Amino acid sequence: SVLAANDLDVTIWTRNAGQAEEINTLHTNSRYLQDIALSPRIRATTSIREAVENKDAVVFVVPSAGMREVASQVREFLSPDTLVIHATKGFESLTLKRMTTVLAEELPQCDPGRIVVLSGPSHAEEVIRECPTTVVVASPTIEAAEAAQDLFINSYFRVYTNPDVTGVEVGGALKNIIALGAGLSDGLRFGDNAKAALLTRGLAEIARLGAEMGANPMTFAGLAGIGDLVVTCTSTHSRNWKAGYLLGQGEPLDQVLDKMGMVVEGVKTTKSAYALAQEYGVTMPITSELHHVLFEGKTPRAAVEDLMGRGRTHEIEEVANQTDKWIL
Ligand SMILES: NC(=O)C1=CN([C@@H]2O[C@H](COP(=O)(O)OP(=O)(O)OC[C@H]3O[C@@H](n4cnc5c(N)ncnc54)[C@H](O)[C@@H]3O)[C@@H](O)[C@H]2O)C=CC1
Ligand SMILES: O=C(CO)COP(=O)(O)O
Repeated sequence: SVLAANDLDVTIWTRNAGQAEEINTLHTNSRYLQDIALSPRIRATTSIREAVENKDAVVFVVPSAGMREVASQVREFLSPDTLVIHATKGFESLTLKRMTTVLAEELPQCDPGRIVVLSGPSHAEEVIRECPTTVVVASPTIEAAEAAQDLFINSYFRVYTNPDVTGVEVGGALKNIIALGAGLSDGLRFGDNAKAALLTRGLAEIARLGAEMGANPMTFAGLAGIGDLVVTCTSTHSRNWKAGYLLGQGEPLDQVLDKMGMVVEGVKTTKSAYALAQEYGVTMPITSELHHVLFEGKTPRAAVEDLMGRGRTHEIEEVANQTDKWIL
């Protein structure tokens, strides 16, 4: 819709013929966006070839679990000049790879310097209503980042650029874990102090893992870090927050995911981040406790008790270890 508002013709690929028909004839997508009129510039098709062939840019927004499969299906239809953009927030479960890596592997004819990630605090339900929204695009080359910025930027959708692809992807993926935790905390009626603690200490562990993976820690102070963390942990639009809330109210994970009916990326990402933390030797207490709750049967209350009862520690390890910062 943002692209259509910018006078661009957009073709959406869907696997659902009824949904394509509805978008093309009624200009609505009632399953996802009730009472919203879509631009007639948006056409839908069930042919992946029609969706991507001879297009200036292709935007991937499938859940992370489907990224490699979908990228492999479009491979033969993309040219080396296509600008490839994705807005998916997660890692590939099996390999722990980031989405731009998966895209580069599956689209070998495309210049990896022209693969872009778009991320930041941007609930679809608000973007479609043209609520003021800010996002960030990251790519190895400034040309590609600025090309994506040019496509999307308008009066209600402000796009910043950042060269830190790793940081933007890691921030966008890991905030969903903390949002699950914030929802859990709200489901347990733990209040605002607990949620602020989760956001702040959550950001600390996101930045710790991100830095080890090669990100610029400053990226986590930006839209793909604190920005998306705030929106996902505090908005009732968030599927991750909502799933956490239901878990906090005592519903089992399977039942919660059935009820959601939409992707809850944070569940798979908790598993991936737990493995990445071990691979990089990084301490991630909130992620670890969520892993115990989601996959090992620990109760949310026991997880919170263990988080609060951890050994004493410093707020900022790097600063605390500089002895000249203390009066000894
Ligand atoms: N909804 C939002 O506000 C935002 C979502 N995102 C990210 O976008 C990605 C997609 O999220 P949503 O669209 O919200 O999820 P959704 O669950 O609402 O929709 C996902 C769509 O992808 C389709 N799909 C799933 N697996 C597929 C596969 N293997 N091949 C083809 N199609 C497949 C589903 O049928 C469904 O139509 C996620 O990574 C999410 O984190 C990012 C920013 C905002
Ligand atoms: O990433 C999002 C907003 O920026 C969407 O979050 P949820 O997947 O939790 O709805």
